[in-house]
Amino acid sequence: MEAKGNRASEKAGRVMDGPTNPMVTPLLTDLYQFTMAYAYWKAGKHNERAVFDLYFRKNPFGGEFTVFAGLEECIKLIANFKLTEEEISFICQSLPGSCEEGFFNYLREIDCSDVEVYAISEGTVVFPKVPLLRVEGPVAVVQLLETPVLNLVNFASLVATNAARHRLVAGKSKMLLEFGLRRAQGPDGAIGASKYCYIGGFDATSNVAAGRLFGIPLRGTHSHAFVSSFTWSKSLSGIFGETNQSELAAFMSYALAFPSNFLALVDTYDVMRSGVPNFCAVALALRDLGYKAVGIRLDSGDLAYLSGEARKIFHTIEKEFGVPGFGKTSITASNDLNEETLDALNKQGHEVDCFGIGTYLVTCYAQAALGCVFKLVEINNQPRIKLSEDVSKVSIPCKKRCYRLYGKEGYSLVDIMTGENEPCPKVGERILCRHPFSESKRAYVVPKRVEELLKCYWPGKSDKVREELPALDDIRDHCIKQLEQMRPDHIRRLNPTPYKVSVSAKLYDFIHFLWLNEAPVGELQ
Ligand SMILES: Nc1ncnc2c1ncn2[C@@H]1O[C@H](COP(=O)(O)OP(=O)(O)OP(=O)(O)O)[C@@H](O)[C@H]1O
Ligand SMILES: O=P(O)(O)OC[C@H]1O[C@H](OP(=O)(O)OP(=O)(O)O)[C@H](O)[C@@H]1O
Ligand SMILES: O=C(O)c1cccnc1
Ligand SMILES: [Mg+2]
Repeated sequence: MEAKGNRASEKAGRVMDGPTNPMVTPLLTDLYQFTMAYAYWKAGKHNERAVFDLYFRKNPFGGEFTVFAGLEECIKLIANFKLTEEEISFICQSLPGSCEEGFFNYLREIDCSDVEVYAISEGTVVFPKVPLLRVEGPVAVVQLLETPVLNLVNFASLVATNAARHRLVAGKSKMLLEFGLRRAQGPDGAIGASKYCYIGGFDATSNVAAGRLFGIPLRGTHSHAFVSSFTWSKSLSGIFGETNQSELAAFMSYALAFPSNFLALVDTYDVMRSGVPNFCAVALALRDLGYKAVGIRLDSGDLAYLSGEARKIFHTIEKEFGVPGFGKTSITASNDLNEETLDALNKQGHEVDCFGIGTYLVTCYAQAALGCVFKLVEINNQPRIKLSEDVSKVSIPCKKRCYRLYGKEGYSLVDIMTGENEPCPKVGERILCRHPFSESKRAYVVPKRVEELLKCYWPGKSDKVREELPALDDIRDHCIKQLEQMRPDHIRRLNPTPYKVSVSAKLYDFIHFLWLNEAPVGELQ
């Protein structure tokens, strides 16, 4: 059992719940983090002050934007980061027998009370190279955090971005339901997908556990099994024409169970010859009893065509039976939907009001991982750089500040990183923004608004005020607003314009000075 008052959050006089998934513990890390921690300790380096940046190098899904998500879970991990005796004894068994006992005593003491975390607010639209998190603290402790924070940010941001992309194609007016639980990558993949698709702009989930954990609105219809479980032997043909009588019995039963929420899955037998007429019959009967049917769900076939045909019938009924509003009966569509099919449906024209999306959304079928990395940028106040043959993989050294500069149209123009002690960009003052690696790419900007991106979410021992973790709905609203404020060409699907990410002139010069300093000069033979 963990002793009371042990966690960094309690020491700091505030208790914060742990991560949603109890599997997220200090052991949810790669073995090499512990072996490095041992080697830092053995070298007497473990308390050296290190600064790491967490960032990604390329936007996912062929796009030019990413939605940052996963911060709340990172802070909950950090607030509760404390190894138990059982965990320490497991590490002891897992490391070579030559490891000294003193290290395990050290592990007993560590927590994140001396770690500082600066981060971009969850739900913000973010771009390559800009740190999403800057984690500063004793090098051995921060090293142990690398893998779990990457794990918590990578999928969260990927799936939130995927959801945001689906929202952008579907348009604001459509209802988007996340139906992915059965196809997601295990329980954590499913719960994470439900949470982060909501942040990315989905309206609701079918995942009951996610509804309970996060308060996400729950929605659902019914399945084919419910319809095909009814077997009705009596023939009503003549009254109901060719419709399937078992389906009619199923619809009637569902309507009796949920008279105010009657929504029927109409494609079990034949959408136009059976499902839609059966739905209309039950909906009209409900109306006579004073209830309004909600609508239908289509789960196969040509969703553009079938939604259009169903809408025509609803309009005809509105007119011919004098049922005001029946033409607006809701049409939900599902079945292997993704960005492409939504786009195709838009181009063809359709009458769908609500999309239920599962597999492609929650598994991030179009791109398996985001690829965030966690790189050392400073140790003991000395800037560090990681070089690579591939320029896109060269890290940007120094403890940095990051700003978003807005232009006169209200859109953001550029993100700029500066050294920590440089003056911050000022509204109305011209500043040179340089591409970090391409000498000729540079631009002057006179910002109309300047927003500092990295905020203090975990102050450690500093006297900085800690940003409160916002409620899920506030993160979602923030994300939706952010996307509305993006220049449209950055977020369009086809050939989007890359957003500019830059460094100050001073930081540019320093990066290239350090690069030359660290790169050995070759000798040609
Ligand atoms: N109008 C449309 N334009 C483009 N794609 C569509 C359109 N209507 C449906 N789709 C997509 O076409 C695919 C149809 O898949 P598939 O042929 O496996 O299903 P189906 O035969 O309609 O249904 P099932 O096999 O479940 O009875 C789905 O991915 C669906 O989202
Ligand atoms: O297609 P997705 O985007 O993953 O959305 C969820 C799917 O799950 C349900 O049925 P299921 O796939 O279990 O059976 P079905 O394919 O036979 O309808 C639902 O009817 C959707 O088709
Ligand atoms: O409620 C639904 O219609 C639903 C839920 C999960 C998966 N497919 C459909
Ligand atoms: Mg299916």
